[in-house]
Amino acid sequence: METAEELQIANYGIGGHYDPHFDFARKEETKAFSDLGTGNRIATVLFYMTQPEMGGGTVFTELKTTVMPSKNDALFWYNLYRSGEGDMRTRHAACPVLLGVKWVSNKWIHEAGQEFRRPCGLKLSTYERYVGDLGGPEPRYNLNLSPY
Ligand SMILES: O=C(O)CCC(=O)C(=O)O
Ligand SMILES: [Fe+2]
Repeated sequence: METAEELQIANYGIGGHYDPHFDFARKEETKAFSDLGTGNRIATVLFYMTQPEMGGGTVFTELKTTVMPSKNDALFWYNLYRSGEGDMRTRHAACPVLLGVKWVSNKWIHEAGQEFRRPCGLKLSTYERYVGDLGGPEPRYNLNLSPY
């Protein structure tokens, strides 16, 4: 995966959290990854290296979905639509750890090099649903709205 960033490792102690954010660079942040020259972050892989005893979920604020860390599991999602437009449904945060410790690592995959694996699409109907194409409602035409 030549265009992925270096693995990022994070450790959260009690109360450790990460405020809601997007992993992709928004239009106003065009310079964010320009030095890399590999485009925006098309996808995120989040590896859960430990399982805290309480708390520490990854919450998708727009989807109203929380994934609880489970050791040795990984969570994958696309940050961008096939058009390259940022998918606002991917807004997420790390909830505070209440008991135990949480270790995660992330691999951020960039657009360059994925052209044949995930070709761009110009029509909304060719947009994938959230996290690949696993079922669930079609995205709404207003890309900023959660389909749920
Ligand atoms: O720790 C988590 O659950 C999420 C981490 C995250 O969103 C990030 O590192 O970008
Ligand atoms: Fe993130």
